[in-house]
Amino acid sequence: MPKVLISDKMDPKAAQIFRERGVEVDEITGKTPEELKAIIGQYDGLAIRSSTKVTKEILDAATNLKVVGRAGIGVDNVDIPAASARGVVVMNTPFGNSITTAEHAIALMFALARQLPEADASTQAGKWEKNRFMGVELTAKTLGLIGAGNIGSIVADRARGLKMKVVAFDPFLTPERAIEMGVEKVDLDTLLARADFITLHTPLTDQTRNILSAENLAKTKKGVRIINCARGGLIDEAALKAGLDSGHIGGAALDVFVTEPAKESPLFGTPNFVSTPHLGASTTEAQVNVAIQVAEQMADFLVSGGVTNALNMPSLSAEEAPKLKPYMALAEKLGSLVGQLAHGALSSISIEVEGAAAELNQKPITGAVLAGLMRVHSDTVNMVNAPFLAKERGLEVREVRNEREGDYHTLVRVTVRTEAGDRSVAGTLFGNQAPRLVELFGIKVEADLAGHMLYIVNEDAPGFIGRLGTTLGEAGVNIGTFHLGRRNAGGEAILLLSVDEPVTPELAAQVRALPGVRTAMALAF
Ligand SMILES: NC(=O)c1ccc[n+]([C@@H]2O[C@H](COP(=O)([O-])OP(=O)(O)OC[C@H]3O[C@@H](n4cnc5c(N)ncnc54)[C@H](O)[C@@H]3O)[C@@H](O)[C@H]2O)c1
Ligand SMILES: O=C(O)CC[C@@H](O)C(=O)O
Repeated sequence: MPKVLISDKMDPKAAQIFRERGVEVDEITGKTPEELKAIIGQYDGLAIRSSTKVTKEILDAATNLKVVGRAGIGVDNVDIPAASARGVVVMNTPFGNSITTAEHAIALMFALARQLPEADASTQAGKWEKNRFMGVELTAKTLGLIGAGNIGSIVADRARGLKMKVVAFDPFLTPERAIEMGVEKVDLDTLLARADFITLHTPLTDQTRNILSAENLAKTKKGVRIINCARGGLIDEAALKAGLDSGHIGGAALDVFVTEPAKESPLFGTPNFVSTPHLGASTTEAQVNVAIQVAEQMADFLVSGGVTNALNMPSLSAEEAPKLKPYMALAEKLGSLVGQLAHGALSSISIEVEGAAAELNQKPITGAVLAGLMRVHSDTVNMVNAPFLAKERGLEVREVRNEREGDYHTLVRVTVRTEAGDRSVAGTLFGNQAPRLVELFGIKVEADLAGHMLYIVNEDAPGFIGRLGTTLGEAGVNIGTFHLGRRNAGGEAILLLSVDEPVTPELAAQVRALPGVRTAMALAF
């Protein structure tokens, strides 16, 4: 039974779903990285929010880990390249807390417009400073939206409901989507110049880090009010403080900080500055949503192989998974076969699906071929890290889809380009389940690729099979199955034998020395 650790505070629904789906679960929160390292080796899955930092060190200790599930959107607390290199799937729940976070941004916009936190503190201190707190209306003001994805678009919708004009900067926003959202797509400088309020809703990337830098803050309208419910690091905090002190910036509300938890900051105590401790996603509704989603996704993956919302692997629904399973077994075997047989550096690989296979999601088939190919050189490779390793090695990967049926109702063909030319193998599924090789380097040969095998290329001549049988028999190697294919009578023939014992290098050399043999090598599946 797979075992999951929930290492951050999460709604109890998550643990309940894991148990209902046949996944054992431990809830152990508040561990130091050292403590987590000591226990993580026992778990197949790790469910987190933002407190647990899934570093390379933790991943190195996580010898059984298959999946990290983030109950939330941002995955900046997970070292995704390190997870991918270890073959660990990383999933998030991209929609469960979007409404809640958008509402928090709107709440902070109101808080700034009417100085609610300061007015509250002053009133409760018995000051009744009615003249001190003069606010501004939101109606007819311009809201500048930086990032118009899930949360940004909900913020835009709510802001339009408040009769604000919304201008949006997002390089990936299409003109059609902008019209649909009722926002005006603008460039960043235009947004900075026109917005009365600016709200940020992008991930933190190399392009968005300090998107509100000192230089860009200087381009804003005097009195601008700024809200950040996305990620610390999008705003230069020192420049923000200077802008608030000079009065150029009329107010700022941060839910997120460069360093979290933000126990101290030069911004604290600045007039017109409002802060919350990364509460964007903190509503009961959102926390129930993300807890249910993350547990369902992780359980699907651990129990049936379904992949949803993975950041380092193609999606595969729980319905698709059983249909694709035999194809993935076939694809892995074909990848392994070309990996074992093709010598020298490979420059490209083409994965072609034909007939019934062309109706399926091809990405997992490609991932399985690459995993089979790469595993020949390293047994830590799986479908998650294989595409990354292939890229790292400069292997060009092509996917071809051919809906027309050929000789077989379904076929997967793998062709690699080597220094010696193209090498192609193809396989089908017998009865839609059993993987079978049907073509090897242009020669029709039918074989089950399993266990220990011996691959031989020889000149098709009488007497060879007898000599081969004698050689194997004398070495105490029993033949299980025997598959023969040839280009033409008397031409080149291919023999694939399954044998009950591993073929030693010495025995392979003995076979190579038989008259007429061009190649003989041991294979293993
Ligand atoms: N405060 C919280 O508790 C909380 C809760 C949920 C999400 N978040 C954060 O909110 C942010 C937005 O989440 P989302 O679900 O809307 O993400 P999303 O992926 O749906 O949207 C992000 C948008 O940013 C845009 N973008 C990317 N690079 C950009 C750039 N250089 N300039 C302008 N736009 C750019 C993308 O095109 C996309 O439309 C994320 O950083 C997420 O981690 C915070
Ligand atoms: O889990 C949280 O409280 C914060 C989540 C938020 O930052 C997110 O990116 O989803």
